Amino acid sequence: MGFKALLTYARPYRGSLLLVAFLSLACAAALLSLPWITGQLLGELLGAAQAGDGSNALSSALLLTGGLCVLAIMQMACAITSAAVGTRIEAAFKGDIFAHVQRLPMAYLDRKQQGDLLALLTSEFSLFGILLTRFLAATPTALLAGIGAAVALFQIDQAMALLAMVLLPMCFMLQRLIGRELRGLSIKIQIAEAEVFAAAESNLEMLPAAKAFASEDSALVGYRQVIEKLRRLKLRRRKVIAVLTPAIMLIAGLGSLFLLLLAHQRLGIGQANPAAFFTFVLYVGLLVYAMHTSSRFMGRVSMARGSLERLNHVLAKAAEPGYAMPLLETSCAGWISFSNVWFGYPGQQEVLRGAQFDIEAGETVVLAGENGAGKSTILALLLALYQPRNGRIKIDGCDIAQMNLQQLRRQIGYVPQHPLLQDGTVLDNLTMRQSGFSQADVQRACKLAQAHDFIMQLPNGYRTQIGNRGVALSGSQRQRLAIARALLAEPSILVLDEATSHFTPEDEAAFVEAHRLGQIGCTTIIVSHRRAMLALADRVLTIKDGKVSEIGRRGTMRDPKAASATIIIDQPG
Ligand SMILES: Nc1ncnc2c1ncn2[C@@H]1O[C@H](COP(=O)(O)OP(=O)(O)OP(=O)(O)O)[C@@H](O)[C@H]1O
Repeated sequence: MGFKALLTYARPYRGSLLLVAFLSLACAAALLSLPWITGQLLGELLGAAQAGDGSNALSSALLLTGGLCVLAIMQMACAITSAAVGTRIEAAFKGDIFAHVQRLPMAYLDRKQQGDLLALLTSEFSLFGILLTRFLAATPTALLAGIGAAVALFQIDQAMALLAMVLLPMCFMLQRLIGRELRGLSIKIQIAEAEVFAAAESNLEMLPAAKAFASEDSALVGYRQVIEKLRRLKLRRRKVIAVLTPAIMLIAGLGSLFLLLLAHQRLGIGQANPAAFFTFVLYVGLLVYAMHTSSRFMGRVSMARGSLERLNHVLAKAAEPGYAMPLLETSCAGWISFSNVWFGYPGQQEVLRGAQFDIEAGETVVLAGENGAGKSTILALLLALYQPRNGRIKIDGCDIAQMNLQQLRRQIGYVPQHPLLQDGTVLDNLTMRQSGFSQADVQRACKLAQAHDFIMQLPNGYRTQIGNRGVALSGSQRQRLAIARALLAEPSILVLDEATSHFTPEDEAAFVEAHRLGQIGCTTIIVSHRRAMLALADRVLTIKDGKVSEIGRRGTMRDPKAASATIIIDQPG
């Protein structure tokens, strides 16, 4: 994707862009007329001083005043219109990039530093913003005015115009050489800023742990290192600017003085048409302005190109193909089958080596196994967060690789080991800010998850703010909220990954009872080491050496962690 692709975002705003183009043209015409009118005015003032008649000068002065007013109004209109278009394009582009990031495979996101992505989506993006809003209006006007000024200069005095056209670009070429050096530095600065962003984000996230382990100082050392790197780069850029800018100004100043003296000699006040001298000088000024604006624009473009390259890197990564799969019109019963599934995380050995099992619709199965055996991995594969290297995973006989990802995931109520909650109210977290849930639905799900009572005790009940990532809640409250959220969506498959580890025995017993009575009537996969949860199982599957085997059925199961075949499950009731 390049700048051309950005143009596709401009398409819906063709009308406004045409207006910007028209206003730019009009501004350029007004800008071009001003040196001519001013030159005439100065020439007439000079003539009037000699002849004692100022009537011509008065009309030129009025014309100049009118021209300045018209130019100011058109510049305002042009800047506001282009800013309105630019900010919209920027917002649409930003939104689309975030949408793309959301759809990237977990295998890619796992390896990508979050801070990098954040910096790319925020601070680096501001470069595009500046390009689109500030330069969208100014550059075409300056370019058109510059071309017009060059033509006007040639009409006044060809030899002088030729000299100006040689001298001025030389100054700007010098500026561009420096610009190249500065751009290299600017790109390094952007990368360093992204590192500072990433370090700040990670340190803030780890702050509670850093406090608990009294390791704030070592976190600070790491942070200071990245800001020191950024400081040095910024200082280098300042030094380049500090030394070279005055040098260029000196060269440009001397060149302009030479041009001015020469112009004065050929077109100056003592000559037949003194207005030509003033007009010439003012058109040179306009040309300098046009070159300056265009070269700043080019500088911005090449800086933005650096960000675009990094953006391209992210955009080039293909989204999970399942998002584009068609929606199926069947309802899901919840029969799950893994056949000969092989899987390993990128760059790692296989966790699953030919895993094979079936879970019937409506069945409750506990997944057991040593730590790191691959229990959570099986759940992640079922949610299609990762793709198996080999084998098939089917739901109701349909390969999940062929299913629409969002449709698939909506069928599954997933409660992870560490529930993710967002800053907002209890209700926001239950509904994930989606509409269509009645109060009765919400309360029923919360009652099943043993969450309703504690929610009602919160200061504002379901409208209580729970803070960043649910900091205002206890571990068990967060888990209960996460289970309620999963149940509210009425999934066909409920996946509980150590989801009740913080529950009190009473709450867990109440949850188990609700499940046992069939109030939670869906296929359920439970990863848990807790006996109460084991009591729910119709079957226990265990994972060992990447393979899955059944170790017991209801009433005849043994403790999956124990070597002996002790029967531990006495079915209540
Ligand atoms: N995102 C990941 N990237 C790389 N490796 C991973 C990732 N997630 C898990 N692993 C590795 O895969 C293996 C299986 O992990 P998994 O979390 O599935 O085990 P588990 O049986 O759920 O363990 P536990 O009982 O400790 O929760 C482990 O060796 C783990 O280190």
